[in-house]
Amino acid sequence: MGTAERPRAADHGVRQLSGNAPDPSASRRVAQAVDALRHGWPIRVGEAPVLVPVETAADTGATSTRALISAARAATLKLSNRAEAADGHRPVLIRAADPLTLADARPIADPALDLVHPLKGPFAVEAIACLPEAEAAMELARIAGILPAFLFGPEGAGEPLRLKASDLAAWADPQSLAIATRARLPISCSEEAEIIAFRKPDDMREHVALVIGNPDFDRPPLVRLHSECLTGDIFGSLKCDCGPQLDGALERMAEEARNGGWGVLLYLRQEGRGIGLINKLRAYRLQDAGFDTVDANARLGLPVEARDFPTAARMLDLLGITAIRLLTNNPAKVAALEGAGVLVTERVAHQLPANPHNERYLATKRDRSGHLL
Ligand SMILES: Nc1nc2c(ncn2[C@@H]2O[C@H](COP(=O)(O)OP(=O)(O)OP(=O)(O)O)[C@@H](O)[C@H]2O)c(=O)[nH]1
Ligand SMILES: [Zn+2]
Repeated sequence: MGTAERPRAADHGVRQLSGNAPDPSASRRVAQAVDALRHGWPIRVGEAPVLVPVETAADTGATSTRALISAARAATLKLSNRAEAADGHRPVLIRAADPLTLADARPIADPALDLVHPLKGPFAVEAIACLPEAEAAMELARIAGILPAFLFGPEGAGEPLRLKASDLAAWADPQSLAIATRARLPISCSEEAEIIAFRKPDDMREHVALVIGNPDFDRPPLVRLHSECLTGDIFGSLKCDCGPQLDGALERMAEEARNGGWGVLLYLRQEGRGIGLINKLRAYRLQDAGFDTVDANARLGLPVEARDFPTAARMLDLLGITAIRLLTNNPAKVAALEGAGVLVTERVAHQLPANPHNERYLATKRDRSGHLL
């Protein structure tokens, strides 16, 4: 089979990370900050006070009367009204009467502990003097896959990892994504398949593309953007439609290949629509308590949709693909790809039968997330 790329230099599309990459030191600071948050280490964004991540920090005695939490958590704690919390991921600074330890702050951060733990109130809401820095901290928590909550300017926090709010743009820039390697990968639905792996220097997530059939660059391939869903893709979870959609997409691409066409599956490592596995499972717990998929994310103080479609557009570009037929029910995916310069010549519906466990999930996608189901 051919290689899934227009003819290029002798590097076979395996490109070195160089060229017009965004500011590497800014991007590296974000990677280090994400790593720090996963370890529970303090960070300092710009000149704002030091922040200690409530979920992951070891309780070494740091205390503060102030905590940075999400608007959604503030609303749940009756600290700001619901209308204000329309963007639940927005940062809110709260002040307690007495210093909070990490143990005091955990029930403030985690909706799973609502009703279980008494809160150490009363709290008041304070204006945030460093809003871009506070917003960057909330985004860093999402990227790190932790609860978006910090002790604010605590005593005894230790040396923080420093970065700037503007560093996030360099980290997110898809231009630094490159093909790392590629190999033939016969799969059960098609022996004519190739896997191509992509990497960014400051992001541990390794995205992959599967090219099925013989690339014909004069013919737009059938493309599926699939965001990682460990529970659905691997364990056959019935709570969503990801597993059957993945299998169905590969079958349809194999069918295309049998008819002289080709298909490309982009497997994007953005679990839980970009909130990460652990936060998705927290959302599942909230769903068991009656919240739908949209409200469960919001109640965690996380965006309902945090996927990065420009990265998918960059992957297509690296594969030499400019026009596609997109397998999706989600018009936002079409718009996002077109916004990133990909020509979507056709949207191909990708609806699979519901089961009793995902009926509500699919209805919510239709009624609240604009899916054409
Ligand atoms: N946060 C959250 N993520 C979920 C939930 N259920 C599934 N997901 C994630 O949703 C993503 C799957 O979305 P896709 O199937 O790629 O896309 P879509 O927006 O549904 O659009 P289609 O292309 O029509 O399927 C995966 O990252 C899943 O992990 C949930 O209840 N909460
Ligand atoms: Zn899923």
